[in-house]
Amino acid sequence: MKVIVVGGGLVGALEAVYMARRGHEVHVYEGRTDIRKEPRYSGLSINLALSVRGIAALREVGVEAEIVNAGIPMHARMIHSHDGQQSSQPYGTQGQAIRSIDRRNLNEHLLSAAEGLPNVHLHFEHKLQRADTKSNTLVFKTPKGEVKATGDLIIGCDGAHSQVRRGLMRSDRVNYQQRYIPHGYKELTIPPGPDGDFQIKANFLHIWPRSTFMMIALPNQDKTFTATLFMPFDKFDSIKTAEDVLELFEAEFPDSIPLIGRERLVKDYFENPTGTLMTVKCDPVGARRTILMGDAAHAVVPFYGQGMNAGFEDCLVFNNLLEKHANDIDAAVADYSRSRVADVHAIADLALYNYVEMRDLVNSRWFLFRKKVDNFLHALMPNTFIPLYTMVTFSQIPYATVVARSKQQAHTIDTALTALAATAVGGAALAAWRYWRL
Ligand SMILES: Cc1cc2nc3c(=O)[nH]c(=O)nc-3n(C[C@H](O)[C@H](O)[C@H](O)COP(=O)(O)OP(=O)(O)OC[C@H]3O[C@@H](n4cnc5c(N)ncnc54)[C@H](O)[C@@H]3O)c2cc1C
Ligand SMILES: NC(=O)C1=CN([C@@H]2O[C@H](COP(=O)(O)OP(=O)(O)OC[C@H]3O[C@@H](n4cnc5c(N)ncnc54)[C@H](OP(=O)(O)O)[C@@H]3O)[C@@H](O)[C@H]2O)C=CC1
Ligand SMILES: Nc1ccccc1C(=O)C[C@H](N)C(=O)O
Repeated sequence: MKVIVVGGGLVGALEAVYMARRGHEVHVYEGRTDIRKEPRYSGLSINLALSVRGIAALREVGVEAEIVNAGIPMHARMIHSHDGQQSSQPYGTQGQAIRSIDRRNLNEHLLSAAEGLPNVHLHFEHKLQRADTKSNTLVFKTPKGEVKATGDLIIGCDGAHSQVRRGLMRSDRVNYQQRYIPHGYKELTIPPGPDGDFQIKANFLHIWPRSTFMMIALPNQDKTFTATLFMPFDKFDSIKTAEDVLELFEAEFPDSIPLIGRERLVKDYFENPTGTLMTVKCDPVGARRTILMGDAAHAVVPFYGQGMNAGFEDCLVFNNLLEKHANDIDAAVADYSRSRVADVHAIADLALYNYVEMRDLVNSRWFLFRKKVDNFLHALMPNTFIPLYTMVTFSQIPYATVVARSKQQAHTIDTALTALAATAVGGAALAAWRYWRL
């Protein structure tokens, strides 16, 4: 069977490996040039948090070891308060960590893994213009003019602005929703210190939570940190001069100024673009002989660190469905197109929630108390009670099940805590009444 993968980003390159290992002839069409030959690559973010779902999908096709080993484990959030105090909040139990991975290395590694298979053909500078999902015909723009291609199965891995998805929407009644959030992001760099080492602790995801906005920083192999400032566009728009930048940082992130350096901060702030953030939902995520994977199927805001992980999981899920349906492509496509929807919609909503948790709730005493209760119950009943963050990040429980289970758990705890509080108040009232009667 001839499989066409549109997009040679993270998910497209991995999916090419999956389909080639099943013995198919795979053609990957990527709009950009081969990043392995480029001195610089302007991508979405410099590093990414890889966790259990992504690792499981990489492991299934034997490419995880090198990638995971190159990642820097982050065991906990490190919260930076206004006065420069730092306090850590672990992600899970001992030994559980998310990993900071270099996006470019990861993409290069996956492209090389795909290219290393004899039945994979990579076509760079082939930008999809139109997809006819009725006839499985694709038209690409290349430096040498238009090129047509047809395949038995088309897999759209062409990112948040997918053209394959556009074709599906036109011909196959695919529902589609795109929603920008009013916040954008800007990447900045914390260089290594004079001793060549990290300036802040490496094995943490650093967060400067400021209620309505935040800055985070993830470590890189070269001892730098990539800091990302997430803020409402109104606030970005109000910053026009070097003085405005420094004023913002002095007021909100004073401890980061000596880390980044005043000059570098102003330069990076004005040179680096302000990225947009959005959620894309579609239903179904495929039809006939075309499916969507990764951001093409479900662009999610980055706050749970799950976009790529969910995209890698798509590859694993489709592979399992091909097994389940004994390589019956039509049955696997139909099953994937319907059954994947609830899970990817669930992670899209969880990702929006996690922005509020990261920028605001991490400062709340009640939230920290509830985390302690969750962790206590998890230690007591590891299989029955699993905290939301653990289910999302350190398990492969389907995302929609995670949401349902978490709601049920929260309800049980809230009821128990309310009963406990009522008993305590009642007990105190009774004691007071007895005391005054004597
Ligand atoms: C700031 C930020 C931080 C993030 N952090 C994390 C994180 O920590 N962890 C995590 O799991 N996820 C994270 N994500 C999400 C992650 O970046 C995406 O989910 C992931 O890149 C999706 O991979 P993809 O291959 O589906 O799409 P992309 O990476 O966008 O790749 C799509 C590819 O298709 C190509 N393409 C596009 N259009 C065409 C066309 N018409 N013809 C041919 N080729 C085309 C593009 O050139 C590109 O190579 C983050 C996202 C952002 C914005
Ligand atoms: N979940 C999220 O919030 C995501 C956010 N983004 C944001 O997108 C930006 C960069 O993304 P990236 O994909 O690397 O790079 P590009 O912006 O270069 O886009 C890649 C492809 O999408 C096309 N494209 C871009 N914008 C639009 C649009 N509005 N409508 C239709 N097609 C479009 C481009 O076409 P052409 O070259 O012709 O312009 C190109 O083919 C960043 O701001 C990033 O934050 C991206 C993915 C997910
Ligand atoms: N990779 C990211 C990129 C942008 C914003 C957040 C993340 C996270 O990974 C957050 C982490 N999961 C957390 O909950 O602390």
